[in-house]
Amino acid sequence: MHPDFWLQRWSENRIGFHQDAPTPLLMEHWPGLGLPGGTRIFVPLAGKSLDMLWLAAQGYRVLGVELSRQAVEAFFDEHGSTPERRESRHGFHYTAGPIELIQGDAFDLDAEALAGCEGVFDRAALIALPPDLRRRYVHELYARLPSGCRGLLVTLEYPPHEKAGPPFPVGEDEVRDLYGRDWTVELLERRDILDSQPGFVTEGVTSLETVAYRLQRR
Ligand SMILES: C[S@@+](CC[C@H](N)C(=O)[O-])C[C@H]1O[C@@H](n2cnc3c(N)ncnc32)[C@H](O)[C@@H]1O
Repeated sequence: MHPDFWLQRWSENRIGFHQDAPTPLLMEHWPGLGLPGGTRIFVPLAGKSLDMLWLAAQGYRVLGVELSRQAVEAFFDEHGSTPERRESRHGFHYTAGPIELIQGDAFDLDAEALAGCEGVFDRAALIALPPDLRRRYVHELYARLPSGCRGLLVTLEYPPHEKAGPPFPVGEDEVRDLYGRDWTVELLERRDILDSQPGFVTEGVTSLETVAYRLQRR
């Protein structure tokens, strides 16, 4: 999937994936991970997600990565903070308080960039990618997170023939296949959300579930 696809979505404000509140499964299951305050949490394909603000409010440091400059600048503008900006080989780093957002390609982040991330939160990131990129994403990007890293992965499941992605449906078998080599995977909760997603219903989707997994790097 070409970066222009996402940059165009942002420039046309076609960001139906953006939520105006933190992800309910994050608020419910994050405390169970037992990660101490101050831990650095990696948020891949971050958009301008309020999940980053929620994590910061719980006392964590956040490292997000996002392709779109528009998304990154909107995140800080909309929350009244003025970030410092610097450039590195990974992209442009915007930092305000405990939140650092790198405007750049997630696949360009190396192990050094992610070394301090003992936590990871993935919502609408894995499932934003088509199958071949999902494999690269887990086997290259997640592979750069340190041993012991813990996190939450939130996926969607719907009958694949009923709608074209993104978001793509990613079932439990695929999650276990992608992560099982390097991560322990525990399904925490499966929730029916069709009634709260009229856009999916309009597109002809007849069943829609969101699933939360606990991940821990071996
Ligand atoms: C479906 S959105 C989800 C955003 C966010 N996680 C949320 O929950 O609102 C996927 C985001 O990933 C960004 N993106 C896609 N490919 C990327 C890449 N290779 N590196 C960094 N960001 C990327 C897109 O610009 C888009 O904002």
